[in-house]
Amino acid sequence: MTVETHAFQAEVKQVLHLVIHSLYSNKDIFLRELVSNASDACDKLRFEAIRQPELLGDDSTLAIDIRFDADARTVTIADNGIGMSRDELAEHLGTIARSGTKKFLENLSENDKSNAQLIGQFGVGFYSAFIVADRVSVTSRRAGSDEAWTWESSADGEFTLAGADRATRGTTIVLHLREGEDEYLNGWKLRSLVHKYSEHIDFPIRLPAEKAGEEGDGDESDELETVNEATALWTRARSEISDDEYKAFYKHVSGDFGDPLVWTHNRVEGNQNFTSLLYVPAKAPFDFMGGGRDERKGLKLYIKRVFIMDAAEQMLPPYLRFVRGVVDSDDLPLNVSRELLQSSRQVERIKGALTKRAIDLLEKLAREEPERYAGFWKEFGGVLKEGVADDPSSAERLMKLLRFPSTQSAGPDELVALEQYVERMKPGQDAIYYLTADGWNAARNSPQLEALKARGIEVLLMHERIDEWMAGYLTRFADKPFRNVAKGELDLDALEGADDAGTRAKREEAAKAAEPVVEKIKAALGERVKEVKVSSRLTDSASCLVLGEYDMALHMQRLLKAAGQMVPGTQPSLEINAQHPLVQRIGTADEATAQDLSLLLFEQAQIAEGAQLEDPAAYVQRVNRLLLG
Ligand SMILES: Nc1ncnc2c1ncn2[C@@H]1O[C@H](COP(=O)(O)OP(=O)(O)OP(=O)(O)O)[C@@H](O)[C@H]1O
Repeated sequence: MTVETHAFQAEVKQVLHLVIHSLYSNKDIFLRELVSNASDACDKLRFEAIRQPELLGDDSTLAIDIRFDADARTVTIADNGIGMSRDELAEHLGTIARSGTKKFLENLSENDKSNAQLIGQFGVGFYSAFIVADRVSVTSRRAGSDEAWTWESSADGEFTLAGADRATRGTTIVLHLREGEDEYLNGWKLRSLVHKYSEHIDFPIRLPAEKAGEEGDGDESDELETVNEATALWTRARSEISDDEYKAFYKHVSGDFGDPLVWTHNRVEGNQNFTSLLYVPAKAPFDFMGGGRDERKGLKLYIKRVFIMDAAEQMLPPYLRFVRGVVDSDDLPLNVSRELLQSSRQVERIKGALTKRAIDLLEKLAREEPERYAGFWKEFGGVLKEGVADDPSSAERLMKLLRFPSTQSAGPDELVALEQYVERMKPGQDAIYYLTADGWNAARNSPQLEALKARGIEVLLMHERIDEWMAGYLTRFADKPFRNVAKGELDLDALEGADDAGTRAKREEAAKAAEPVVEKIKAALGERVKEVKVSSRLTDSASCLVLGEYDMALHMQRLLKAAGQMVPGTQPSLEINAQHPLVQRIGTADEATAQDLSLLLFEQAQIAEGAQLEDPAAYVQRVNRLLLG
C-alpha cells in the first residue's frame, strides 16, 4: 500500500509546538477536545441524515467509544459520526483555516502561561492530542463512502496518508502515549475526565465496563458501558444542572478554555416553543474585534435536538455577537435552510426573544454585580454600543447599560452610567454634556471643558472610536437631551445661579470690547475658519475650535479621510477667550505681530484638538518670532 507524505502548513507547525509546550499543565483537556470533535461529527451526520437517511444505515445509535491498551500504551477514541474523506483528513488535520491565525501567532510571547490563555481562546482542538501522544493515527471513513484512510503524524512537520480498512463509517483516533503519560491507561482516570469535561455531551460516551469490586485497578472487561448522562444539557431542568455542568457545556459550545461570565437558560412555550441557553464569555476571543461584524459564530441552532447549523447571524443582532450558546426550536422545519432562516417570521420572533434575554442578563449583572459588569464592559462594551444605533427598539434599555469615563474620573477606567450621571446633575442643568475625542488625554484636557469644569458640571468623555458615531444616536435619556460640548452654542446661563447674575452681562460687555480683536483675527485667518467669536466655554485656554451642531467631529473626519473616504469639508469656528492676555495683546500689537498671534491661536486650538498642523515649519517660525520679539 502506498503511503503519501505531506508537510504541515507552516502555521500548523507553530501551533503544534505551542500546544505541546504551553498546555502541558492542562494536558487533561486533550480528551475533552477529541470527544468534542467526535460529538460534532455525530451532530453533522444526524443533520445530513435528515436529507439522506441512508447515511445512517443500520448503525443509527451514534456514540463515542473510548478504550485503552496498557500493553500497546494507546488510548483510542472512536465515533460513528460523519467521518472524513482523504481530502478532508489532509485539509482539516494539516492546515488551519482560520483567518486570524497569523495575527494570533504574532501575538504570542515567550511566556508559557499567557500563551496557554491565548491558545485556549484560539481553540486548539485536534492538535491537543499531541500534548500526551508522540504519535497519533486517525483512521476515517466518510459516511456514504466505502473508502477509508489513515492519517498519521508524530508532530515532526509531516503527516502521512495511506489507504486503510474500516468496516463502518466514522473516525478512530489512536494516541500513542508519550513516555510518562501512563496515567491515561486507566479506566478510572478516563471516566473521571469524561465526568468532569464531557458529561453534557448529547451522545453516549462509552468506556470498558468496570469489573465488580475492582474499581480503578485498570482491569476492565471488553464490554462497553455509557458513562455520561448523554442528554442534551439544555433539555434538562435548570434546578438539576450544576454550575460546573453549565461551565463545562460552555467550553464545549464556545471552544473557550475559561469559564463564562454569566448565562441564562430558558424555555419558552406558547406560539413558539423553544429553549435557549445563552452565555456571555468572560474574555473576548483574541481575534474578536479584528474579526469585526462578520465574525458571527457561536450560537448553535438545534431543531428538536438535532444540530442544524451555526446561526448566530440569523438569531442574534450584530451587537450581541459575543453571546455564545444554543437555541433549540420545536417548531422550525428540520430541513430549514439558511435562506429560509433569513426570511422566517418565526426566526424573527425567536431573535427578538433572544435579544431581550441577553439584555435582561446584562441588566441583571449590571444591577447586582457592578464590578463583574465592569469586566464585561471592558471586553465587549465597544460592541454593545453599536446597538444604540442599530436597534432603536432596544436603544432605551441599552443606554442604561452604557458606561463612560467623565470629568469626575481619575482615569479612563473609572466609569459612570447615564443614570448615575443624571442623579449627579447640578440644579438648573438641563442636558447631559459629553465630548468626543480621539483618545483619553485629548478628551480630558480639551479646552472646551473649561467653563463646565469651572462650574462643577460633569462631562462624559467619550474617547473611543465608535463613540462619535454612536453619539449621533443619543438623543435623550431620562428626558434629558444630550449636548456635545464642542459643537454648537453652549449656553450656560441657566447654570450660573444667583451669584453669577452678572455673568451674562459681563460676557456681553467683554464680547463688545473684544470686537476689534475679533475682526483682526478674522482678517488674519480668512477662509480657515467659519467664524471667530468670543467664547463662553473657555476659562484658561486662549482659544478652541467649535463645530456646528450637526457637523462630524474633526477627529472622525481625519479618520475617514485616512481611510480614503470622501468627507464633506466642515470648517470649524474659532472661539477665543477675551480675558486671555494673548488675545488682549492682539488688540495692541502691530499688524505683523497681530497676524502671527491670530494664526497661533488657531494652531494652538488645532493641536489641543489632536490635529496635525498643515504647515508645522511655519508654525515653528511663528512661535520663534514671537518668543524673540
Ligand atoms: N472525529 C472527527 N470526525 C470528523 N471530523 C473531524 C473529527 N475530528 C476532527 N474533525 C475535523 O477536523 C477539523 C479540525 O478539528 P479541530 O478540532 O482542530 O478544529 P475545530 O473543531 O474545527 O475547531 P475548534 O476545536 O477550535 O472548535 C474539524 O473541524 C472537523 O472538520
